[in-house]
Amino acid sequence: MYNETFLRRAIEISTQALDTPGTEPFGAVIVKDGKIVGEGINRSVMNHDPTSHGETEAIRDACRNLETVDLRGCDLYSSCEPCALCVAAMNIAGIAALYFAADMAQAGDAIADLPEAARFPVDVERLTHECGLAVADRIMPAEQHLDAEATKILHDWACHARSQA
Ligand SMILES: Nc1nc2[nH]cnc2c(=O)[nH]1
Repeated sequence: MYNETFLRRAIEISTQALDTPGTEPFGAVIVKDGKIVGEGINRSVMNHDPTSHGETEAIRDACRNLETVDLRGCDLYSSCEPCALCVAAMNIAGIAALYFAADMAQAGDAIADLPEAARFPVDVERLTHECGLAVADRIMPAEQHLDAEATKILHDWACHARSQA
């Protein structure tokens, strides 16, 4: 259930970018049972990590704090609508619901004309397009090789995992 306090906290985190070099103004919090269990801000440039978005950082923080990879039952509050990378991470982690402030169009209007020196650009439209397609239909060229070798390892590992379960 939506709680404005948590969205305000996500927005407050985003303001840290105003005086923290290497961060961008995207803040997020993860909430479980009415308590914040993880927080994040975009640290892509600071961390030399293009996947360090506010939401992915909050997910990493919550998973570390709860010592789990399972965030089912947790909600994510973000100062900005998440991109496809973060939506994927949220779905993998099992996030139950999303609450956000600025939408993609509002964020795009605010930052679209910034030069590369000012921020690492994310092509949100291409990301959304690519992530929804089968590998053969994407813009990014992709080739498959050595599938039998790799698949054998998957089978061997699954066989071992089944015997331990
Ligand atoms: N929601 C969101 N949008 C972004 N666009 C670029 N970086 C980010 C981020 O960290 N969060």
